[in-house]
Amino acid sequence: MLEVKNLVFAYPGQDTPWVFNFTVSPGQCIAVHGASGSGKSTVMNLLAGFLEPQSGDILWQDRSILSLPPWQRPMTSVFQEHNLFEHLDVQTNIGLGIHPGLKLLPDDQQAIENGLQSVGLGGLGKRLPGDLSGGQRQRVALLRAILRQQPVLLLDEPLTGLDSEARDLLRQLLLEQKSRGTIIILASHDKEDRRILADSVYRL
Ligand SMILES: Nc1ncnc2c1ncn2[C@@H]1O[C@H](COP(=O)(O)OP(=O)(O)OP(=O)(O)O)[C@@H](O)[C@H]1O
Repeated sequence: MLEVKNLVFAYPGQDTPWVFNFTVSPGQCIAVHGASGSGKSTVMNLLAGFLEPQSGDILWQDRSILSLPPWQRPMTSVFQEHNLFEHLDVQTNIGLGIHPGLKLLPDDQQAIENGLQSVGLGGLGKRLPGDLSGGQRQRVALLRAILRQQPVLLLDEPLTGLDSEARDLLRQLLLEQKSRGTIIILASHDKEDRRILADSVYRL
């Protein structure tokens, strides 16, 4: 279980801090919902460890993860800027998500190829990110995050800008992740994303 407990945060100069509180169980998706500027990306960044709260706690399986750096937290994030390595091809970009040292086992390579097929990018593993469309890059970033198999996925507008076919494929993939027990924290302006994926809504 992931618990966000009285997590207090304000940017420098901000008068009223946010106080975030919510709990998510394995296999559940919580949609963080609110107007533009309400703090959705901020809470994601706090969870990921890119921002430090003033007080409060984040518990994973009853233990605080607040002192852990981002790479040691049980989560993977996909934010709007996709952070693909431009000089590495698609399959290597994804492989780095699975094993940072890139010692890919045959099973991993198969998982990458299957994953690319499942998001409609079969056969594009050797392309450089610069030779993909924006939506294709987005799918690569999301697939890389999913294949890391961390217990928690932090998704900030993950499907925005994709065509309806790609959206359907990725929603399906995210539903499969949920059924395997992955927790999803989802910030999306899209009602359909929330209706299909979310079990609860956390309003900001
Ligand atoms: N580094 C920063 N320093 C100061 N204020 C910031 C900083 N980053 C964000 N803010 C402010 O904090 C508020 C919340 O920003 P945040 O990006 O979390 O909103 P959001 O709900 O994700 O918005 P959107 O839906 O537009 O992406 C905004 O008013 C924003 O201007």
